[in-house]
Amino acid sequence: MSDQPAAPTSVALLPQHPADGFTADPLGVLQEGHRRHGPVFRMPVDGVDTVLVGTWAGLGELFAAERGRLDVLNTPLVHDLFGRALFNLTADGHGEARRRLRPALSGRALPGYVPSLLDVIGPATEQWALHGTADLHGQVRELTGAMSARVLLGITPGETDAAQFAAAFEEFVAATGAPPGPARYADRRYWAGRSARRELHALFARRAAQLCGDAAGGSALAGLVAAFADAPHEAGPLADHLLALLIAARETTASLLIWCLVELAGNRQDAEYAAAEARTVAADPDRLVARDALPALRSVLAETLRLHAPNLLSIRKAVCPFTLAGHRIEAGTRVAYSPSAGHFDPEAFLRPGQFRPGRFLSGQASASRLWAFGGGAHACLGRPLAELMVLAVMAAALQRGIPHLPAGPPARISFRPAKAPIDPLPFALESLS
Ligand code: HEM
Repeated sequence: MSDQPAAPTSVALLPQHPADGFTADPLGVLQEGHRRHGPVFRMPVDGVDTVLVGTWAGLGELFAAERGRLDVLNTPLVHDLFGRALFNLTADGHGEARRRLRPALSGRALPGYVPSLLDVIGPATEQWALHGTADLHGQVRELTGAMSARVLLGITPGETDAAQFAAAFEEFVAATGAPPGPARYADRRYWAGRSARRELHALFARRAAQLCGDAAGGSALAGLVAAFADAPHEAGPLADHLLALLIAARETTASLLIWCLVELAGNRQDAEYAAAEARTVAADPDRLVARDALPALRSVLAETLRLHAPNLLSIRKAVCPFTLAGHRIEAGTRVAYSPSAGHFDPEAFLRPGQFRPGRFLSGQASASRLWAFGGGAHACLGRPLAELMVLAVMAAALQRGIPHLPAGPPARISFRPAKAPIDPLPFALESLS
């Protein structure tokens, strides 16, 4: 035996896994691929040959190797619509933009957002308690949009800008469904989206100009405007970043919220523990941002992230050759990772298919083993805010009743853009008394 590390094998020699059944059960196919072949294998994704990376070890190695070797693979459509938004930037510009965005989305900024979030959440959860809803997904997406508009732009639900923002943002989101390549120019949604983008940029500029001190109290906008006032050109314009934040927050946060509520509906005892904690939030809302507070609610959040990570795949392109798990990846190779392909590893999570939030309370499992927010150079910047929004909605809902699904859990699920029920999902809050 030699002490020399083995020479990397070419990517062409990577084990090839069949993509059969990927649309209906993508996670099952990815898990089976990793079970058979280890952290790295090849598989066509959307008809394109792709190197799939998963498992705890595989993702750790990927994120360590990423900087300077892998770029986010965004289509010409995404570049047109999002301009120089964070996920379209590379190298120093990307790092600079992250440094400037982060403070307003985390840490000491968060307590300032709690009252405004609770103002937005109250009427929606009250409605669920009084009348229920026939379409939880639709309502949660609307609520997520309203929370993001409130925190990121300072727009309150009743004001004139709320309707204008919602309409323009819908047009913009619709444009992301246009063909990714040259055929986009023949698609009406593309041109409507470009026009919505201009309208949204004008709205952002107007909101920013109206700020005096933190006039839009309880919003990140003042902090973001200050952070980008002297930003170098390479950091990209704040208007592009704001649209990126709004889009990144939308389907993902709504997805996590839906699955938290679905799991609470199916696990009565966990819901009752969490409800007892939720009542303490009514007296002291700052518990929502205290790291060590609300262990039961936080364990429900962690277990839901484990079982229902919103994002299925994140895609990169190698910009130079490098070695990953003993394989040489050539420049130009498409590489994708699944945040949750390691979430079902029985060595890290005993009985991985079961909803058992207690595993995070007893120290049997650690939330640091979850990759639902990605990792490495492009790790989610909105994680603290997303967790705050989801905890706040869960707490407000549980103060009013125990989640109930009159027609049972979702039967059909789609996995992209984020994991969500396909059919309308009736939902209600049942009074505890
Ligand atoms: C439950 C909710 C969320 C989940 C599961 C989630 C997940 C993720 C993941 C997996 C990535 C990495 C993508 C990649 O590797 O290409 C990411 C990136 C990102 N997320 Fe989130 N996200 C959530 C909510 C949010 C929110 C609320 C915001 C903003 C307010 C946000 C802003 C971003 C941004 C800006 C990036 C790109 C970072 C970069 O390219 O440097 N996310 N998110």
